[in-house]
Amino acid sequence: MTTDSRDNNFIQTAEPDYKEKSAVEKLAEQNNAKAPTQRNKNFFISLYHALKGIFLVVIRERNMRFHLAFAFFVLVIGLYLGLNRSEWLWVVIAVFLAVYGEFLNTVVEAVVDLVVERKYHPLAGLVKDVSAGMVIVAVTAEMLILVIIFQPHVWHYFGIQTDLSRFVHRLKG
Ligand SMILES: Nc1ncnc2c1ncn2[C@@H]1O[C@H](COP(=O)(O)OP(=O)(O)OP(=O)(O)O)[C@@H](O)[C@H]1O
Repeated sequence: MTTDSRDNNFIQTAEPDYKEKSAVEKLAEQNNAKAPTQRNKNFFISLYHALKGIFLVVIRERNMRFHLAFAFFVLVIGLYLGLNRSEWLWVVIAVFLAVYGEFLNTVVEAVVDLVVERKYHPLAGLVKDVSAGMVIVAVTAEMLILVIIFQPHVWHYFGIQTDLSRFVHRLKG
């Protein structure tokens, strides 16, 4: 049986006798760390890594600490003004929207840095800018929701009646 030499070439290219290192392995090597080569063995190890992820974002990202401080402030004011159940629901959605946006932004920044290895690339800049824009959109939505929810309470607290507060009360039915 004759063998086509092109087939042999193809086989050699398709099955190289060395294994290319993944980006994670290269980074681990640079940092003298152990690369994760296995999946999490059970639910509690997965949970541990997920909680570590939350902890790292809070430690690394100043903006995340700002979001959390703001969320605490909103919680205190909400308790003081006595929001009702459905108002709390909106507040929770609003606050988590911004926090979630910051998580995504952190992931995008880390992945971009990993891919370009912190070198300049116009696309890296574009991706980071768009990602930062996403956080601004999320924070804008948070602010709009909070203003709509808190405005009548704050106005009532200061004894102010405006068209806007009547309009919001009408919206609430
Ligand atoms: N590798 C890169 N190539 C080109 N431009 C970059 C690169 N990395 C960052 N930039 C530019 O610098 C800006 C700041 O990037 P950086 O990674 O410092 O984000 P950051 O200041 O931590 O953002 P944030 O405040 O949202 O956490 C980006 O929005 C982008 O315009």
